[in-house]
Amino acid sequence: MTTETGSAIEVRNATDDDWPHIVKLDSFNFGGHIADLKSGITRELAPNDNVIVATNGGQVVGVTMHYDLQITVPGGALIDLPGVTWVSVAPTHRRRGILRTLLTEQHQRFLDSGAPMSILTASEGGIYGRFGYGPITTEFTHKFDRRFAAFRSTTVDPGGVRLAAKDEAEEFLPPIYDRWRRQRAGAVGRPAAYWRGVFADPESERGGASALFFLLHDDGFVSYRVRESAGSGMSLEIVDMFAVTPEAYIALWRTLGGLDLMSTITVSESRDMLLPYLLKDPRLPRLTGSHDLLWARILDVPGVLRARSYACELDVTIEVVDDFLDRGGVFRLTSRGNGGNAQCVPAEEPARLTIGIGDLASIYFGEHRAVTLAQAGRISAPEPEILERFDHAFTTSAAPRGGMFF
Ligand SMILES: CC(=O)SCCNC(=O)CCNC(=O)[C@H](O)C(C)(C)COP(=O)(O)OP(=O)(O)OC[C@H]1O[C@@H](n2cnc3c(N)ncnc32)[C@H](O)[C@@H]1OP(=O)(O)O
Repeated sequence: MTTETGSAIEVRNATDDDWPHIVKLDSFNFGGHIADLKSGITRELAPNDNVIVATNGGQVVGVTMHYDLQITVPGGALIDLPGVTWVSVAPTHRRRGILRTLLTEQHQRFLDSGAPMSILTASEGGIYGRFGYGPITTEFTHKFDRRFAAFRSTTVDPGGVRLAAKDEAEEFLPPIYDRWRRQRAGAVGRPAAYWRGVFADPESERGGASALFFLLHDDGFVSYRVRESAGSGMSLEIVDMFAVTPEAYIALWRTLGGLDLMSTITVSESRDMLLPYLLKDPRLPRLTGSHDLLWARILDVPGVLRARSYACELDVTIEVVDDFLDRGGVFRLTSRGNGGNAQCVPAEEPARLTIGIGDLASIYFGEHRAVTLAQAGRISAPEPEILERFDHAFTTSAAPRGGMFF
């Protein structure tokens, strides 16, 4: 491609020499100076073969890269997949199609490698739908005054929580997280290099709050920061909270509730957060915001649809529309429900339901509902009973949760 001034844009793999320019580009675009620690970890997670740059006159003006990750799908199957990240185009070269060129090249490589799906965390909600991505997990942020939090008599007090120093946290958090993410749809495995960044806990990532504190249970953990503000005392900001069992979750909240000198607690969780059900006043944790965490793009429709389990029996022919990569088509999806193996094959017969490939990703993990998308005019299914069964089949008992921002 060429720029408006006629000079050529070259798209190629990154080299070691490109990295200082990539770091500079992303620092400007994301509005923060990227520390050596973070760029070092990024380079480890994204070797040069995973990094595509766009250059103009020898200067890096655009970049996209991916980490090799793994996600859990409903039913517990694990899918290896690329996680797109550090996407950036120079403000001097915007809206000339450089992002589209980079993503076209990158996703063609994903297809060539046989990747069934790709994921990302989006800086803005308006960018990635056109590339076939849909949001798949949501984080709900709640805030409450710990001093008014009283547990119900039905809330057990299992104990078993210890106050952990960093070296203990380094040993125990990654395996507990790994057990958690294998049982939660939408959860992404955290590579060792990612954990190194967590425990390095550089001051630049603390936003003016304390270094991390850790509470540890055999089946769960919390990491949090404390922020002191004049007049309102100390507030506690939970960074990570993952529990493999409800007992561990409750034990951790019992301990957090016992931190007498903390005033407010802020926490982000999935839609099915248990905390309000533990408290005498369920209204206390007030929703202060929500945001999508992960977005997914399906690359192999039948492969991905076969990989998950479904809530009920299903036999439906669907049309999937993919304007970006042309991976759609008509497919027959059958499942006996109850975790049984699903089948999905290209079909000749007319489709009973039509859905965009990004919306298919959104309902796939159970966060968004087919009925809602149909009401919004994004799914066409003229026969109500077909839509109803399709919707029910994709529901999941637990809300999906991403677990990793990248
Ligand atoms: C996974 C991640 O890393 S998320 C991080 C994404 N990066 C950032 O937010 C950093 C700051 N922003 C940027 O670097 C750039 O503005 C980018 C990467 C978002 C866009 O780069 P550009 O080269 O200007 O995009 P390009 O010209 O190829 O546009 C491609 C399409 O996306 C659209 N688009 C581009 N930016 C945006 C935006 N911010 N919001 C909505 N649509 C957008 C364009 O209109 C165009 O649409 P069309 O092809 O359907 O007509």
